[in-house]
Amino acid sequence: MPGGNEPRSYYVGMDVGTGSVRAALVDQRGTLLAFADQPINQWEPQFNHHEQSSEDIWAACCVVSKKVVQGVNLHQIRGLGFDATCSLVVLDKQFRPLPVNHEGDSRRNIIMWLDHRAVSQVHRINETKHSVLQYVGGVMSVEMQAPKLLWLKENLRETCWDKAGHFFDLPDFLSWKATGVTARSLCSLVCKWTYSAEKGWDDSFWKMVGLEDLVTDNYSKIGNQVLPPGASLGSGLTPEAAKDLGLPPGIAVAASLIDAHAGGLGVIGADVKGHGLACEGQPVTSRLAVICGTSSCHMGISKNPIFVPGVWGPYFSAMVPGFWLNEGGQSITGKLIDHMVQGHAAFPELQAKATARGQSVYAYLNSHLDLIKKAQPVGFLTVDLHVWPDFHGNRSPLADLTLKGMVTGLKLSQDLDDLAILYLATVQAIAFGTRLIIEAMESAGHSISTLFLCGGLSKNPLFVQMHADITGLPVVLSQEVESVLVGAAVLGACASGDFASVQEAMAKMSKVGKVVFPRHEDKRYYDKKYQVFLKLVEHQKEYAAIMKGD
Ligand SMILES: Nc1ncnc2c1ncn2[C@@H]1O[C@H](COP(=O)(O)OP(=O)(O)O)[C@@H](O)[C@H]1O
Ligand SMILES: O=C(CO)[C@H](O)[C@H](O)COP(=O)(O)O
Repeated sequence: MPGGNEPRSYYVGMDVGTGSVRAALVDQRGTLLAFADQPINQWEPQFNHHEQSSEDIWAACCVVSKKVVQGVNLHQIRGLGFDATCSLVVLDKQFRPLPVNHEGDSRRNIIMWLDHRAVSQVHRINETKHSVLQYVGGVMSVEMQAPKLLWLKENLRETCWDKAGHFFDLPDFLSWKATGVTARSLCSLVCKWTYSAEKGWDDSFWKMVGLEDLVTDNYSKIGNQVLPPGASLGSGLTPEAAKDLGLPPGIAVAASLIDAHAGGLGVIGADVKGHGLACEGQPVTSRLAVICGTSSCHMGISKNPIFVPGVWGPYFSAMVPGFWLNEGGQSITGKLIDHMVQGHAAFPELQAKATARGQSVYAYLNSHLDLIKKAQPVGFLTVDLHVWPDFHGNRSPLADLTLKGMVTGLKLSQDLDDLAILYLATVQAIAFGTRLIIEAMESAGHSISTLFLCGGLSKNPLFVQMHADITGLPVVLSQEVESVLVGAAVLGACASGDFASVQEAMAKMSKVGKVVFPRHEDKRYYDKKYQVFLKLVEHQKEYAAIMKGD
């Protein structure tokens, strides 16, 4: 609960991640005064189908919102901002949930961002070579909305497609639910729906891919009113939503952001003076925000559009107004680490030992690695164990959803040492993936000197140090660990009118906490491991070609 005598303005930030909903009460300096989280349901009815429920997510938003404002003078709450994963929410003409599954379960009305059911649809979309594809790195991802819409039309015509009245990106669903305003955020439409900030919708694209029905009703189902993130929506929070969320009716509600973009706003504008960072004397375009949760997203901005093959964008004003955004990404990172650790034979032993020590399994593994490394740097434990991390395809920069994971260097052991080293090799592989994305961005014209990390994985010191060592760049961590929520609160603060612009709010509300520098003495070792890393994918492609041949 806030204290002190100074009158303060508060904003509520709400972050809907893949695994949970988080809320925070944040003041105008970006300080978090209260935090709450609540897990959300996910269904995987078949391989590569991932679904959620918009009612379940809204209910979780209500729980966390009520928690963070407990005991607070509600008159001091001035704005509310949402961010969420870019999942597809489907509602009928009366705004009721529609099933996105063959079972007809209308509770499950969200196709999640990581759902890969629309493989055939995205192939056909990419075969059109339509000019909008230039603005998604040259290749549309199966994780974007157009292939998912086409899948619904081709597979659930009667139960879903013909009845649908509204297709929302999850961040826009939440702002609609709070205000009754169906306007979409420029962020979601530009990044996931092929909308152009300058030219609007391109009718020829939708007609060419077989979704002409969306054009004929003037795009009302997917959005024909578009607002910049942070703009105030309608008359603010409706009385009904205010009751649900435990917030005052009428407070400003902002046009929202995708979660990675909120993380970007929460970290990228911080004042870095006095930390010995190269980016202190450089423009903000030298900073790369890396938001690491279930997936990792690499957000780089530029004054002019930069076309990076295999990296999404360039998107104008989709994150920081007036700047172009390129978004590199790894579809699974936190989820991959969890998968490798939880699937290992020694996981029950790890869990028991971590619980006995009152630690998370990751804190336990990190200290176990410190024990077994002896005199050498911890990263050197993987000299003969290498991982290629694309267990769910490659989002960037290879943009190849057929790629699979690889591990080389396995032994006939399944003990805790073995698990810890496999975990380390997985963390390193994710950092090598980031290095590959940065190299692609730099060869296209970006110049990046500093990483700003946030998201759940940034709480893992090993993950952070490996990103510094393997990219050779310093990593800035924010003062507030929950920086994505600071980004959501920046939106609420802008909508309230307390700040004149997103830039002003993010500069005042994001703050540097800690800087982790790379261990340059280990560079030669990581350069060699990177060479092996690149060989892994080359070999994987060779194997595929051999198996395809006669
Ligand atoms: N304290 C921690 N130490 C290590 N890993 C963590 C910690 N907290 C969260 N994680 C990892 O971060 C990932 C989830 O991050 P989060 O930002 O909550 O995801 P999302 O936004 O996708 O729901 C998980 O894979 C989890 O294992
Ligand atoms: O595509 C994305 C952003 O454009 C994200 O990967 C997606 O929204 C999921 O985020 P998270 O890993 O934080 O749950």
